[in-house]
Amino acid sequence: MAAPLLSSLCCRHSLRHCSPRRFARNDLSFFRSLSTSISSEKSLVLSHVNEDAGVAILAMNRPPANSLSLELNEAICTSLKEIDTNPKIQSVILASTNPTIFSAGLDVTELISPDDQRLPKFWNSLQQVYIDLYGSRLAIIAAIQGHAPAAGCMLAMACDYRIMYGGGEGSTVDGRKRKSHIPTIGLNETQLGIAAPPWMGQLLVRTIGFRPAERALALGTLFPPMEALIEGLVDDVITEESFSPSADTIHALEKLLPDPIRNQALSLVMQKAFQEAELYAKISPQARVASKLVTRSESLKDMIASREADTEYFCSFICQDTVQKNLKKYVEALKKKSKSK
Ligand SMILES: CC/C=C\C/C=C\CCC/C=C/CC(=O)SCCNC(=O)CCNC(=O)[C@H](O)C(C)(C)COP(=O)(O)OP(=O)(O)OC[C@H]1O[C@@H](n2cnc3c(N)ncnc32)[C@H](O)[C@@H]1OP(=O)(O)O
Repeated sequence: MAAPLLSSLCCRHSLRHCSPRRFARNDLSFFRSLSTSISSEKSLVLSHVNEDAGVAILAMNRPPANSLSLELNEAICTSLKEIDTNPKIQSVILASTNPTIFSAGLDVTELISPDDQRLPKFWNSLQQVYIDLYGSRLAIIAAIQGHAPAAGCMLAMACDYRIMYGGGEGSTVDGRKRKSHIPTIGLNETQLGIAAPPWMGQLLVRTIGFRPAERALALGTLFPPMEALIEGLVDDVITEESFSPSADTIHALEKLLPDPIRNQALSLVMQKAFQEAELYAKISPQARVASKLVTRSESLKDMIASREADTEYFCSFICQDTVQKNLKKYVEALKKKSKSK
């Protein structure tokens, strides 16, 4: 599994094919022409490519929270691989069909009283998601409309650029009022009574720097958007105060776009993500990928080298009685909170 990674950064995806395509800013026909659809594994992921634009979208679609199960992890990798083998595609927007949750991180139910055979497979699938995203030749833009705790934050950090919804009263993405929603992002594992795995913690260190990461890891800090921006955990924060699509636009898009991402084509976060995808796609792919290699190859090599040990450690760690106890309590609290809404 590990070998293709660095080769994917270096040569596997034949940079000779890479020809960045021009694409008009805000050209929502991008979404209309997403007809080349690669939906996999019972559509746990909705993936569409637009070869003319050189841009693809990969939207996680596992209600209620896009928590990362073995199957979702595999679906992300499968879709990314499909997109990756298309030489006309340079950028991918990683998004969620859920407007308030990007990804809730690991499916914690995978961790409770786990099956011996499934647990290592599950962990391997998460490692693979990280490797495939972080080591991709593609420029991956995270469109973070909603919460991104723990491994949800990892997904975002493994991308090339992160755009987060800034929250606010009465967002009207789909023309209807909705409750104020302020997403948060961070590695909150200590709040579950567990620690982030070393490669995930190191990813935070590389993203926001040593001291802020040390503190955030210890406290399990979940950052609201502006704080995440200040820390450098996200690159851009978008509010929708000035965003009010016309009824005509909404109508046109309703005709054009498949559920469940239709509304998201109108969101400013998605539009910004598209602009960023376009920006990356204009850079010489060889130069862009070479620069990615400079910053990412060493840590990827280290992670791959310690992959088996990481899996062994994870499995034995998760099976400890105290860890199981903490996790059970955590899930009970989560369910209770959800029921009390
Ligand atoms: C040195 C040590 C070395 C190594 C250690 C080794 C290994 C340890 C590694 C462990 C790594 C962990 C990484 C992780 O990702 S752990 C998962 C962390 N995730 C969370 O803590 C998020 C939990 N969820 C929430 O906080 C909220 O749900 C969220 C803010 C995302 C959204 O809130 P909202 O109010 O909008 O929704 P809810 O009503 O809370 O949830 C809706 C339903 O979704 C279910 N749900 C939510 N999160 C999860 C999840 N992570 N897994 C499974 N299910 C989840 C929730 O229960 C609700 O479902 P119902 O109860 O309505 O059916």
